[in-house]
Amino acid sequence: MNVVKFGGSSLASGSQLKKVLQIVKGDKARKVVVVSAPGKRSSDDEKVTDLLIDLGMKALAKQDYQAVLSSVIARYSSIAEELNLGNEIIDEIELNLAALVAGNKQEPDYYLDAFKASGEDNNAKLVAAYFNHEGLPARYVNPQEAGLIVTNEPGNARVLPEAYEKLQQLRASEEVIIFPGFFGYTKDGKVCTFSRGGSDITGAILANGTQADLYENFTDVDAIYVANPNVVENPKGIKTLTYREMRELSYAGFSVLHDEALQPAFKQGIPVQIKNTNNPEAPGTSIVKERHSADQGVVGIASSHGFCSIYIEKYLMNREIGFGRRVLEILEDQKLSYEHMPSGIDDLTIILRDHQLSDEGEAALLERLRIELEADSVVVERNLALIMIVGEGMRRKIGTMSKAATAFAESNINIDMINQGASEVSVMFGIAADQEDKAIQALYKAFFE
Ligand SMILES: Nc1ncnc2c1ncn2[C@@H]1O[C@H](COP(=O)(O)OP(=O)(O)O)[C@@H](O)[C@H]1O
Ligand SMILES: N[C@@H](CC(=O)OP(=O)(O)O)C(=O)O
Repeated sequence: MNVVKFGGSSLASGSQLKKVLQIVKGDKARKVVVVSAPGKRSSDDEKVTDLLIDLGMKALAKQDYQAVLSSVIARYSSIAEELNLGNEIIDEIELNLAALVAGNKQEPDYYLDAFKASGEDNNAKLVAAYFNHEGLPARYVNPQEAGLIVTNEPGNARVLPEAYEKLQQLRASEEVIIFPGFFGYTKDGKVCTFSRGGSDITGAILANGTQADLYENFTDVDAIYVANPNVVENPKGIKTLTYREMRELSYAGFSVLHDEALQPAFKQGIPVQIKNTNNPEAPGTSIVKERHSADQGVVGIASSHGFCSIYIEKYLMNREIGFGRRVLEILEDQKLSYEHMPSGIDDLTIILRDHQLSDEGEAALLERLRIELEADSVVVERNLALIMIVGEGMRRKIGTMSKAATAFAESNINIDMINQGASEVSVMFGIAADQEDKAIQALYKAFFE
């Protein structure tokens, strides 16, 4: 049995839904279908999730929301019309949105999450109606009914372990199950969404819970490419990746699969297959436990921006017991999570996501680091990009670092920071954010051309 997830690009219009139906019909193993909200029909279009966030914010702020509400309804109406579905489903969606607007505004984060989740929830109902209309017996399943319970973290929920056992019951369904992605319910019955792009996570949770043979993730590219196709022209496709490689690559910027969607599949050893809804014949990319082409060094190059670094220097830091703990305590007190912490003898650097640190927050943090740690110097650098080269085979390959360093040097890019993870699956470079694309192109040329 397969769990199949379709992303927003695969569900953006009626013609896309026709392809989805053919794909589901094409293999009887495709029993559980996870859907996203309608995505962009073209590059200048808007995702329904973004419209819903706008709608929720306006309703919360008691601003005029009629225009954006109409845009949301228009997206579903145009799909329903293209598929000759009649008005019933659109009436249901209109009622649902009206109920959301009138919902409890006491807890704004939960109020907004209910809007965000409705994008997938209403779409799942629409897809189920369409499949039945076309003679394929299908059933919408609500995540609460299925037992998909999550933590109380609006916009950033995590699945609770006890969910998996309950989800097993989905295997027994006679009909194809249409399951909305992106959210679950807390123990006290509130809707809570995963982080953005989180329908991939729902797919992986369901694959784990139902002990599926395969998790197929349908998107709009023929494969995962070795570098972002929006940055490198015609990059090479990847046939097979390991879970660890994909986890590193998606963390570092391969937005094609959410980085939290690997763990649930990995725990059950369920292979993940990335496929193209617009070209289902293309083999796509497999993500599995082990890859046998061991001679391959770097398998992919990813990047993301929006980071800052805090450099702390103190003579004899290496001999000071508890120094690292005190740094981390200050971060915890200031409610900051950190991403990486490369260190030297007398210095260490903390890499954080930039958005966490307001100007006032920065000043408070620096003062505490300087005074409480008696540091010789504390320096913040904003607008950093992190570039990551990834590959399990790198640890056996000589010369990878020198090749990367040469590529940076030849493109006149200064490396601010290098961090090699202990696992040697990846090496990370910190550079100025405005050099990000140039760096990816240079590394692509060095490793793949
Ligand atoms: N290395 C990569 N390989 C393939 N696609 C990538 C890569 N890096 C970024 N992407 C982007 O990811 C997109 C697919 O992800 P996403 O937009 O979330 O799809 P969906 O709508 O199916 O959820 C691609 O269209 C591509 O622009
Ligand atoms: N619709 C949600 C969840 C999601 O996974 O969407 P997509 O499959 O289009 O990336 C979002 O935009 O974040």
